[in-house]
Amino acid sequence: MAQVLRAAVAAACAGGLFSRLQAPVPTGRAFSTPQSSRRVASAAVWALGRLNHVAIAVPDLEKARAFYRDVLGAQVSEVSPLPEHGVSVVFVDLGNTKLELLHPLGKDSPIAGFLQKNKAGGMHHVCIEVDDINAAVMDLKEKKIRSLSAEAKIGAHGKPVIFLHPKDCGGVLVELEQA
Ligand SMILES: C[C@@H](C(=O)O)C(=O)SCCNC(=O)CCNC(=O)[C@H](O)C(C)(C)COP(=O)(O)OP(=O)(O)OC[C@H]1O[C@@H](n2cnc3c(N)ncnc32)[C@H](O)[C@@H]1OP(=O)(O)O
Repeated sequence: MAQVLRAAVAAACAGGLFSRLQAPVPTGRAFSTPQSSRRVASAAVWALGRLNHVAIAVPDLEKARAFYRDVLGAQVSEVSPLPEHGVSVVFVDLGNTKLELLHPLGKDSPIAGFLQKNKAGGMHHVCIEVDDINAAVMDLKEKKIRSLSAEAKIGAHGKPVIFLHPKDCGGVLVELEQA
């Protein structure tokens, strides 16, 4: 009997049963293949939050501000110049989210090209909150999504932000903002 038991244990070891049982359990969200579970286990964990704002590039900031305030009756902020981003902004309060009206500031504004192509203005980007912007950037880099700056910068709300290339995000420029 003992001999039979020893033979069964030896066969199980040779077949890799014990090593499979001892393998670490994947801890991430995606674990359909051993390869993806290894990647998720090493990736930083982060989550998307709410929509922070939708940004609209406009050729005339005062005119756009007056339109939202006087025609649509919205609450609008003062014009705020953000030289480090090459834009001036006005926020339109919509209760559940905001619009950010953008106008180029300085000769190297990142939105100058967009307004040259879209003379009447248009939707420029969406900004979505994340709970951990550094983890998000690391994870997205691993997934080959390009960030448009080496590091997060301080955005219009005094919080770190980073932009993702529109060609990697279904044609939409996406801004992530630390919640
Ligand atoms: C204050 C802060 C905050 O909210 O906290 C802000 O909003 S700052 C807001 C302003 N800052 C930013 O936008 C920073 C990130 N943006 C950038 O680095 C740039 O704007 C790029 C997105 C790389 C685009 O640069 P640029 O217009 O010089 O390049 P480009 O004309 O060669 O564009 C490359 C391709 O991307 C497309 N493309 C350009 N801008 C786009 C946009 N907003 N949405 C979707 N696609 C866009 C072009 O049509 C082109 O496609 P085709 O090749 O098919 O023609």
